[in-house]
Amino acid sequence: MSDTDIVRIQVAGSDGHAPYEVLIGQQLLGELAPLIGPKAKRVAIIHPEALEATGEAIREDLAAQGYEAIALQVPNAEDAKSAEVAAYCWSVLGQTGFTRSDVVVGLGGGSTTDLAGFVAATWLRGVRWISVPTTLLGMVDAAVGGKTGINIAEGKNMVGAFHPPAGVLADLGTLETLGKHDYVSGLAEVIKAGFIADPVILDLIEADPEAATSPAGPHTLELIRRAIQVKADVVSGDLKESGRREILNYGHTLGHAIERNERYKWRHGAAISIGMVFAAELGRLAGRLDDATADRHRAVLASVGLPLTYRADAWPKLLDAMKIDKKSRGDLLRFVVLDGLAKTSILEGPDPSVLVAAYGEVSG
Ligand SMILES: NC(=O)c1ccc[n+]([C@@H]2O[C@H](COP(=O)([O-])OP(=O)(O)OC[C@H]3O[C@@H](n4cnc5c(N)ncnc54)[C@H](O)[C@@H]3O)[C@@H](O)[C@H]2O)c1
Ligand SMILES: O=C(O)C(=O)C[C@@H](O)[C@H](O)[C@H](O)COP(=O)(O)O
Ligand SMILES: [Zn+2]
Repeated sequence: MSDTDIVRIQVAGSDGHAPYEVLIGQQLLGELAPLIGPKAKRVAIIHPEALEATGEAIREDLAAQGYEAIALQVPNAEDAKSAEVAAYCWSVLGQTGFTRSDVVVGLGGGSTTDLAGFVAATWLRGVRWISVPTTLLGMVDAAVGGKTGINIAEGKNMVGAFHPPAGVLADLGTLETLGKHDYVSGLAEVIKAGFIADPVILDLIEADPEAATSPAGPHTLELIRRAIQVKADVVSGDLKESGRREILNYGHTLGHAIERNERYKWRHGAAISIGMVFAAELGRLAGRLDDATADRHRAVLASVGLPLTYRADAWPKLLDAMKIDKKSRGDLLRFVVLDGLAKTSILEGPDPSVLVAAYGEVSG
């Protein structure tokens, strides 16, 4: 791939939402204005503290093209996904005179794009927004699919909306400043895509796990492209998670409970890594998943430096948190499990002893 090549992945429209494209490449800033379009007068670029310079550069570029552009800085990471920060953004939009033809740009990792998408979904009951992910996790997962939202003390992403972006610009150059810990966190969602739908992803990582932990690795583009394709295929058929989309939640039932227990100070990918080990053990104990595939979870996640275990004494709190997971129905706990590699299914209401036994494998 040369610096000017752009890979384009289509996401189908549904439920009255237009189709859109995910662009993967280098130096994609020039693609932003065409996506914003001529009808917008104002653009708000919502970005985290860590990307102040990039946010300002984009603001200047859009201002030079005639837009009334503002850079709206929010806290780093999960601290941005709060009702208070959303309310701050609404105030700024109000003071700026933001109308229904104006556009929000979410620049940053998944925390920022989840917040920016939620602000766009709720402002005037929904304005156009564009996602510009700058983390591996944002590119392969959060920026695509239109799930937007914020956290509350009671649970992760508990308040939100399905509001797809008008486009996604995944500029690989932005990954160069991302810390190793954050890059590796994103690999958890890449590995998830491997287990639920595209095992070639697992083969590529297992061939050289160390290389996979850096954006300079030989398979970076292919890993990103494959993971986005998995996500795009799934959300194209089920935007509002009435069926197949649930597979993207593999590892998230326990993972989100861990994030809540850590008061959202952990990186999402680290929690989801442990959640996938748990889901694999559930599948194995339910007699659905073979030993080799269950063991492969630990091997591949550990090979890139992701965590596999969590505190034994946390179980009662985690169980409580899982009860209000979005996949629960009434008192019924529901988990995405594997019946084999890339064969997902739902395990409903597992016996409490099976849950405890699976957690025993995670808590050592
Ligand atoms: N909406 C979805 O479908 C979806 C999917 C997966 C995850 N998520 C959400 O995504 C969030 C996690 O996102 P994340 O892993 O991208 O982390 P993040 O957004 O919290 O970012 C991690 C850190 O990296 C910084 N950062 C971002 N880009 C940078 C760059 N290019 N250089 C240097 N620093 C940079 C951020 O400021 C932050 O401090 C979670 O809240 C999770 O729930 C949403
Ligand atoms: O897009 C989806 O659907 C997912 O489940 C992707 C997950 O990786 C992501 O973390 C998502 O935000 C979780 O959604 P939630 O509905 O469980 O909050
Ligand atoms: Zn996730």
